[in-house]
Amino acid sequence: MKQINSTILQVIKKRPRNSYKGTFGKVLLVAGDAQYGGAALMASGASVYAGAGLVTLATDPSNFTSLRSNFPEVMTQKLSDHKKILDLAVTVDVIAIGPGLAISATNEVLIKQLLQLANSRQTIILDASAFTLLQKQKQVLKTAAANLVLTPHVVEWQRLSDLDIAQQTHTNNLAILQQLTPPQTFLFLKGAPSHLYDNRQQTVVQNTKGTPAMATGGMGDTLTGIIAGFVAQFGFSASIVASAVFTHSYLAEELAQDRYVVLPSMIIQHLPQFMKRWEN
Ligand SMILES: NC(=O)C1=CN([C@@H]2O[C@H](COP(=O)(O)OP(=O)(O)OC[C@H]3O[C@@H](n4cnc5c(N)ncnc54)[C@H](O)[C@@H]3O)[C@@H](O)[C@H]2O)[C@@H](O)CC1
Ligand SMILES: Nc1ncnc2c1ncn2[C@@H]1O[C@H](COP(=O)(O)OP(=O)(O)O)[C@@H](O)[C@H]1O
Ligand SMILES: [Mg+2]
Repeated sequence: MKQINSTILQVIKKRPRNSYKGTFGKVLLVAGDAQYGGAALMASGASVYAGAGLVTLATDPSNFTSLRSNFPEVMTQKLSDHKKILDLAVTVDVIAIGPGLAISATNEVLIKQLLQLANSRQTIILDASAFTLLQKQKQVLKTAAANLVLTPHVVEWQRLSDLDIAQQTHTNNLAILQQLTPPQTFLFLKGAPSHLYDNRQQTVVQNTKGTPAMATGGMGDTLTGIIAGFVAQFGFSASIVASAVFTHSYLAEELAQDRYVVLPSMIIQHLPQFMKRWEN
């Protein structure tokens, strides 16, 4: 099987001298209830540190203060104000939905509205609770005009695909992906190792990087923010999504050389240095 390697990092471009925040894209994250505010902070913080120009987090207001003290670059929106979220959604390049979201009827409505609203120039990243929120309304995925990136772990993929973990072969995964989603969809199925599936091409590549030092809650939430940051500034393609997932696990491997565990917050802090090293 083909493997992702460091040549993929060529998508990390030197910033043009005459650029400004608008050059590097706008991200809206819909994440975090009162219990899982950390997931929302890690996802939005990772997005800023990966280089997104402007990031807004729609979250439970109980997360606002900690967000501002950890990541003051991130703007906020109340999760309960659907009208404001939908108004903002039409203006951004990337919408990421799911980390730390509560499973509720209102969030089911919101995710459906966002999937129906987004156009073909936009990308929607679905992670974590998004898969449970879609379980009863999977058909909204297939008709989405936006580019899609799905980042479930095996249990979340089971919820969406109805495939037991033992049934999650590459052939089955590609078949279900084709059945459930539009062609412009990538599935990054997280595990050890993780695999990136391309629905249009019906192909799969393996991510060889990653380490058990990454097995800490919030590691996937952080990945969601990195993918959002990469797509916002570099665009949507197989190489760009692959370079985001490779950056996440390659950086973790580097940090694990002299650390027993690598925390999501360490990855976030080291992203700017890592990307500077690989820019071209
Ligand atoms: N600090 C925070 O606020 C955190 C919030 N989180 C949020 O918590 C919510 C629930 O996410 P969870 O993933 O914990 O819960 P889920 O209930 O969705 O799935 C957890 C189950 O899947 C299993 N699992 C996960 N990866 C697996 C793998 N590779 N192989 C086998 N089994 C695997 C776990 O052991 C567990 O039984 C999400 O919204 C998530 O974003 C978590 O990301 C943890 C950190
Ligand atoms: N043993 C491991 N080897 C390689 N990668 C791992 C390992 N354990 C965890 N990871 C990585 O950490 C991330 C975990 O994501 P996820 O389960 O969504 O975490 P969370 O929901 O807590 O944020 C994935 O990118 C996964 O590949
Ligand atoms: Mg997760």
